[in-house]
Amino acid sequence: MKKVLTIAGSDSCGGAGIQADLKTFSAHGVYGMSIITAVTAQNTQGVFAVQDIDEDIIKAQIDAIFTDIEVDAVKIGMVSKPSTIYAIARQLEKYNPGNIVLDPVMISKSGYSLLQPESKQSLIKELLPKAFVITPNIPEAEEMLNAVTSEDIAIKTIEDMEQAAKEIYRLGPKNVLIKGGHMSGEAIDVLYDGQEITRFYSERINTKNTHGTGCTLSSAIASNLALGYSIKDAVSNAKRYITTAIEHSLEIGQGVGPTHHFYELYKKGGLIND
Ligand SMILES: Nc1ncnc2c1ncn2[C@@H]1O[C@H](COP(=O)(O)OP(=O)(O)O)[C@@H](O)[C@H]1O
Ligand SMILES: Cc1ncc(COP(=O)(O)OP(=O)(O)O)c(N)n1
Repeated sequence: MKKVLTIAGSDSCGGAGIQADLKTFSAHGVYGMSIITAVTAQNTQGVFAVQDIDEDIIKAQIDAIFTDIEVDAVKIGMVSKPSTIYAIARQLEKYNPGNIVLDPVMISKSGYSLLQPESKQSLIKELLPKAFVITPNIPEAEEMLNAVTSEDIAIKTIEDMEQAAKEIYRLGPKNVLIKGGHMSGEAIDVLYDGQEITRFYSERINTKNTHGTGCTLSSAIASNLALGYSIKDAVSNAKRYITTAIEHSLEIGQGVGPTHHFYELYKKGGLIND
């Protein structure tokens, strides 16, 4: 069985973070493992408190996994503060896993900052070059480009997304996927692999329940890479998975409800033919 590790924050309401990642891994039939970087007190209406986990414990969790188990892909989500980022970076250098999917989580949909402002440069310098693929949403792509250029870059069109993907590629990741969830019209994601741009289209589903979409997409990509798919096929499969998960999203809580993960849904997404 393929084994996939998430290094991310805990979301108490189960829609995003570690919980979304593990649900996604299970739906893909891969074995999920987790390293918790922070505990959030969160529900469908907002994030109310964050407790960062001490970097020694993060390091120890990473040692515990890699000294015992072969890891086929790693998804990185909420990393919060510079010392967490350095600890993860040093451990990745030590164990050198492949298929690192970096979701540069910055601000939750409810508007809470999940990455301390002083962490942005560390994320860019320490983690971007180690990523096989990085998956920013539009505000995250803008933040990263603004941090490296000191300009006020705004991504408004699909062509802007393509240009941004090319510029972020220069920061070191092997592939860049800019997600179009924050645009209007069709939900179009853009991949740049250093050679060509590929667009991934889906209809925009009319729902408020999109809590955890970014976490789910990046974990689905990591699962597909672990299963041996190429980057383009991994993104294409993951895009189908997230679209189906949003289509069947759940009216749980009073705010932005979560996406839905289960085996039957995975079959509906067309990835399993039995
Ligand atoms: N309403 C929607 N309908 C269809 N796809 C969506 C919708 N909202 C987001 N997506 C897709 O979900 C994935 C996550 O994108 P996005 O919501 O931008 O990420 P994040 O959660 O990091 O902000 C992308 O593939 C995006 O195209
Ligand atoms: C613990 C934790 N990690 C990440 C997020 C952000 O999740 P994401 O899927 O990018 O988007 P929203 O859930 O914020 O819509 C989070 N909220 N919590």
